[in-house]
Amino acid sequence: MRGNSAKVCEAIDAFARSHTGLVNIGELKGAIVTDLIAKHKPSVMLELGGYIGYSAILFRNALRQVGGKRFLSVEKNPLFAAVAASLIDLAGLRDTVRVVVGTGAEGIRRLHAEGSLGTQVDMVFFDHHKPSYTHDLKLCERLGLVGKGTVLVADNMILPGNPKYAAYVRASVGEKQQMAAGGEEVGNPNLQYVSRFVQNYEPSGDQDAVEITECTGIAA
Ligand SMILES: C[S@@+](CC[C@H](N)C(=O)[O-])C[C@H]1O[C@@H](n2cnc3c(N)ncnc32)[C@H](O)[C@@H]1O
Repeated sequence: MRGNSAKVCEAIDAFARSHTGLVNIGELKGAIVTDLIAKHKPSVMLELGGYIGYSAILFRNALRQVGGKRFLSVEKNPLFAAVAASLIDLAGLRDTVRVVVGTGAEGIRRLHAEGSLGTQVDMVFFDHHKPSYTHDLKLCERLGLVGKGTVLVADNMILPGNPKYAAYVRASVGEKQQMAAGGEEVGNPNLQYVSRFVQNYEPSGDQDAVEITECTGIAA
């Protein structure tokens, strides 16, 4: 298994089938994201909510196949982050996957300040504290990290669901300007998004969905 990321993911999938309690994205929803990586060929990908490293290993492997450079995973819980780092090492991906311990917002600020995200982030995977998705997206927007071509992927849009995030990424520029004028936290309302809801299943067999949002431009 050492050095073989596919085998590490298979072992986690097998464990998830026979035990309850694991909250990794799993094979079916994971394939939606690896297909997106194959299509968009991101160079740098940011993940918020690393857990034990399953998605980092799966997505970094897909990223490597399209010539991507770096995978950055932010995880709040230091124990999960340590397990992730150890499984990432087992998968042979230690050199190109970085696990950052902290909240999504802390990780974004730290990685941005040191230049690790570049001028614009290619793909962001939201899979952490559900109420923080919108706040952390707006933080990325304010820092200028979201631009034309950025792809946002948000997990758990049914289980448990995230109406606030869905409303924000599906809103028009005019609607977002109104939200901002109404006192909501402001990101960059001028970013134009095209968003779709894609359903599949959790490792438990329960139906869930991801929201895939592409930034198609910035309104003048
Ligand atoms: C659903 S799990 C992530 C699963 C992982 N992406 C996978 O598919 O293998 C959610 C993770 O987010 C972490 N988390 C919760 N709140 C967070 C926050 N505010 N910032 C960063 N991580 C957070 C949790 O500790 C947990 O490990």
